Amino acid sequence: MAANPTGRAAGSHQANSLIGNCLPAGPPAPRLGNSPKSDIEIAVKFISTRGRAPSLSFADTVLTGLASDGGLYVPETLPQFSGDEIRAMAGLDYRELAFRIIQPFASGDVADDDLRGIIDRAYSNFRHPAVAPLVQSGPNEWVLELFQGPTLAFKDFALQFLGQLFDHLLKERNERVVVMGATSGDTGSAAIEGCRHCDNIDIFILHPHNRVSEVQRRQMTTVLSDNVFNIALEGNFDDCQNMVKASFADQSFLPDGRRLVAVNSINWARIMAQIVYYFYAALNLGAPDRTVNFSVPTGNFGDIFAGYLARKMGLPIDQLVIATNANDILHRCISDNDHSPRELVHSLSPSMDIMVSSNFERLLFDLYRRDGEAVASLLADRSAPMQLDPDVLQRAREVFSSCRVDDARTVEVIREVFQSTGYLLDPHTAIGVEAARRTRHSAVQPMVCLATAHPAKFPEAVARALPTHKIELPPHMADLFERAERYKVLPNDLGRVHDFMATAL
Ligand SMILES: Cc1ncc(COP(=O)(O)O)c(C=O)c1O
Ligand SMILES: N[C@@H](CCOP(=O)(O)O)C(=O)O
Repeated sequence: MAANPTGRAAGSHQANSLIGNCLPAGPPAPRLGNSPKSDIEIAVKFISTRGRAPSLSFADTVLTGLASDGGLYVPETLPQFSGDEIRAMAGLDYRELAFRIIQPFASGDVADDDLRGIIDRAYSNFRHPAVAPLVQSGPNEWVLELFQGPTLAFKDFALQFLGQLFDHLLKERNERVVVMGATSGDTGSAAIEGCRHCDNIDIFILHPHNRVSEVQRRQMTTVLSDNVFNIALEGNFDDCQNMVKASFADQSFLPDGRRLVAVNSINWARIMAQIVYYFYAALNLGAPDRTVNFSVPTGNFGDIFAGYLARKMGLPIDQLVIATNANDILHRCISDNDHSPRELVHSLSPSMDIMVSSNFERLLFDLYRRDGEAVASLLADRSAPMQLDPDVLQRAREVFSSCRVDDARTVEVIREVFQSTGYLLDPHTAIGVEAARRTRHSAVQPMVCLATAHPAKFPEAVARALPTHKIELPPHMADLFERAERYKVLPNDLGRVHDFMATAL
């Protein structure tokens, strides 16, 4: 594999038409210039996917969880970039690009200088100078290494940023909040790492007991700061996520008028920060004069939804591949319009062991032409598995392909890629690579496979693929297995979790 330290890839650029005019009907979107501006006056408002909650400002959206109608917040308008504007971003470093992408969303509530500071601090402790380096993995196939942050997963991109943003907004408001999140393994440690130094935050993370890798658990439970609380729930990830959502709906268990803030990808800021690396990768591969496609290991649908938004903002993307493990509800939905829930299985890619994908609702809202009532009724009818209208499914298939990769094949892919190139994939990334190879439409357009985690987080899968291969944690985690742990095992019982939280606070 050709590692590319600058993150800029070589390749012949070919002209491609830009995806034009794909914004939903609505108020005009802010237009952007080629240089940073501080004078954009249109503050983006955020509305609920179920259409019945009040709209919020950027800051209020960041400091909340679900909308009061149970929906998820999305921007009322999306900033849009022309081909020339995207071309002018070529060569920007990651931080400057992040500023250009995020500023239009945040400008109503965060001054430009403050936003630059937040972004600089967020990406200052990534291990690679390119922040998100590209590595060539095959003919016109690239791996985008999103695991160079402190906790070795793509979650650091959004959660290092979100921790800094929380800190800024909460200090401004002089408010102390309770952050509550669910994790199948990676969000938890990234959220803790992002928030542990925030004076105005107590953070509670629920993970499924015995269902995350030992490295993942220790990354969370060895943080012994007074404001960090880990709960091992006797259930699966969906139980953890349900509990978090139920807690947002009734926060009366919290003492002293405190309120909950979300750290999962139900929080809009998580998605927003992830849009940046789609632009970064595509620009480095020749966009906007070249169409670039992405394969995304998918669980809660946050990461791939960020790619969908990048496309809507003007980035030329033809194909987004939803790569799932055996928990394949999203693959079945796209391929067969089968959205029936099945028993969650414990796989070698545990971070994607998810059946209820929160952000799919944001996609539905868009596909149903931003009709909140339609989304609310689609999701409210629990009598039968959800069925998408044929035209909606058709629109989804114009962008999304999907593929399911089971554990046996995941192990083979890790082995095959290592033996042919010397590059070690983590099991989630292996699923993305395999899905890309099985579904890609074009050999000419680059295919970028998002490498969502470092293989050292999943030694079990690596050992199955390569029994004699020794894999080491990076130096800052070398003593992880000697560190003391602290966490509380609790039954899958909302009242017990709330009692624990109220007592801890
Ligand atoms: C390593 C890894 N890959 C892929 C995913 C799936 O991402 P998303 O939930 O945004 O679909 C996750 C968890 O979210 C993850 O931790
Ligand atoms: N795979 C995630 C699950 C939570 O997803 P999120 O993106 O909504 O936080 C994890 O590793 O915890």
